[in-house]
Amino acid sequence: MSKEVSNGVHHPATKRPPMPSPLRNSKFFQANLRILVTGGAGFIGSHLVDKLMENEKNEVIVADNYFTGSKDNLRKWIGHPRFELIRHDVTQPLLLEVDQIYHLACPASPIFYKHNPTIKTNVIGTLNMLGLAKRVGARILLTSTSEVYGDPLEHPQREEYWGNVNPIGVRSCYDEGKRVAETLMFDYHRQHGIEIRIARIFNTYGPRMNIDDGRVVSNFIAQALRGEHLTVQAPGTQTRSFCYVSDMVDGLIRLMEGDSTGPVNLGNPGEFTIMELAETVKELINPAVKVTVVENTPDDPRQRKPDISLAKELRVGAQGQPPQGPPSHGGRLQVPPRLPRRP
Ligand SMILES: O=c1ccn([C@@H]2O[C@H](COP(=O)(O)OP(=O)(O)O[C@H]3OC[C@@H](O)[C@H](O)[C@H]3O)[C@@H](O)[C@H]2O)c(=O)[nH]1
Repeated sequence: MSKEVSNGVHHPATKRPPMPSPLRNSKFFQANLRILVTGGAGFIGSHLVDKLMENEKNEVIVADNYFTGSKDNLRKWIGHPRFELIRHDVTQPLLLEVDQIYHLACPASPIFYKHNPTIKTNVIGTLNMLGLAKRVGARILLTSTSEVYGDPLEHPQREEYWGNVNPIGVRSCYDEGKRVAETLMFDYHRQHGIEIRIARIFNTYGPRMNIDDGRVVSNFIAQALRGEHLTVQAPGTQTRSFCYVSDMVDGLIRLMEGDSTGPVNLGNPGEFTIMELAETVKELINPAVKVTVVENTPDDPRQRKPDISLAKELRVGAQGQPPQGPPSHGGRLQVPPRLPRRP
């Protein structure tokens, strides 16, 4: 049976993992690892593709429907012999031969998923990718989210916490969708022996966020650059923790390569109020702009900060040694707990 560890809790698989295609071991078949990245044209996905493509033993296939992602994010790889790009919506089955699947596809910005609810993407998309993993014996990693904790009653959030989620709220297509996706992953693991990995991603920022993405870091920066008011949604005392995208990508790859199924929190434990973030962006970019408190929706989580002890222990987070290649940012998954201030 599978030797994977699930957060110290036993989730025995009833079957051995499906066998990869015998062609993989054929002497005429190249030994490259073939990796599918769903949502690979998006913000985190495209950075993940960049990192995977650095390894000459990897072949990368991206499937994306470009609802929030963009071909532009992958421009440098188009035409590369180890790279393939497919316009595909994961709510439809996908037939490929791959060894690993990074399943990221899902709009992650609240304004996008409230406009076009993501429950089908999360449920049917994950089911389709699990079907693919089962057929070809691939290992599959799901990017779940800190939103599975809802408006948390425990702080910081540990993986053992089951969350406080409104099943009929405007965010439920995303948070409940990801919760069902996690359920499907564990059902396929226990029933079919699929090798699964689950990352719970906390707020992440960095280059290639859409300028009109609606998420707070890109919003404030764009507003400050345009000389507009920084719109702090009420009350402004709600907190978030922000992780730089390259650190997130390192964590995802280490989790995929390791032995733990997860779920594992990936993020930066440094915590800000949104008002503090606005003041910092204002000070760094445009001290002349005003900070205005605007209306908010009732289900906006009031506090969020990951407990990353498990990531550290499993060496997918801070202080861990990467399984391959040199660590970026000194091997730490964290960035400093406060954004740098002007001298
Ligand atoms: O212009 C803005 C945008 C957002 N905000 C506030 O900033 C906080 C963060 O909002 P974001 O939209 O960036 O992100 P959220 O934390 O609400 O959701 C995110 O959670 C983690 C990921 O899985 C997803 O990227 C996303 O769902 C919220 O409290 C929101 O009300 C503002 O005050 N002003």
